Amino acid sequence: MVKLALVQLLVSSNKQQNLKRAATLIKEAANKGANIVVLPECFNSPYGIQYFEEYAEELHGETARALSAMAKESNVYLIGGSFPEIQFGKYYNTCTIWNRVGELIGTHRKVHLFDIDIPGKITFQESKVLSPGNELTLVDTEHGTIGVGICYDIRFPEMAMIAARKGAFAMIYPGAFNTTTGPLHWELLQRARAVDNQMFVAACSPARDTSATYHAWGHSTVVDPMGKVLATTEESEAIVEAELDIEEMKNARTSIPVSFQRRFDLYKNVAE
Ligand SMILES: O=C(O)CCC(=O)C(=O)O
Repeated sequence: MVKLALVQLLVSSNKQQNLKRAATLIKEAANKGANIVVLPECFNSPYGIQYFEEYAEELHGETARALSAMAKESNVYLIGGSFPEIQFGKYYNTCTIWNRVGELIGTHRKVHLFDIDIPGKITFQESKVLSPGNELTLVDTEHGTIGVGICYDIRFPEMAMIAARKGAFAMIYPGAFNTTTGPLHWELLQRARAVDNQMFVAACSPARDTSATYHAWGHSTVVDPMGKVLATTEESEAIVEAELDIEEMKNARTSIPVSFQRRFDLYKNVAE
């Protein structure tokens, strides 16, 4: 059994305040027995392309040092949401992953940038400021291997499939869907990735702040390998907790053996 906690943080424009609040809620989750704690996408800055440059830090800057200390102090694996990272003049949306003694065990730079245009509803062009990451991310923990993606990455099923086929028991996405696509797709995509790959899937959002320029959907959620929602919440600040039973994943994979029944001989030309 692994206990997972998603910290649906109410993110403000004050970085220090966000770091302090994150530390408090991570400790609260750890005190309730969490082994792995997740923060949301852009957990220490407002979300929006107008904020990335102002809030950006180098990988080993103030935010990374704070996350390392939080993981160590609370003795948890920490999937540290994301923050805008700058390296050699380029900006990335980056998740850092920490072990129980505060060592960096992985980084994921958002691979699929959130560029969409739904007329009259939402236009977002991350690629105006950000560069995409070029690697898929798997981290090894004492609880097993975990795949990590960020938000829009969840729409690309190949990432979760590759993680599952490389042995990951869970795919975890710090995210920040919005009030247009959130109600339609947030839970659906998590349940789809879970049932496709018979793995646990979790997505952690910021809480909704209606005074901010971007209104996050909230509803941080954990889904089991059969596609069942194990835990979720509404839009306010909350900690969402779930026990992940690895036996359930094994049972799902034994009783519906799709991973062995795939016909890769027929799918060879999918990228053409
Ligand atoms: O895919 C979506 O609808 C939302 C994605 C998003 O908000 C993000 O990538 O930050």
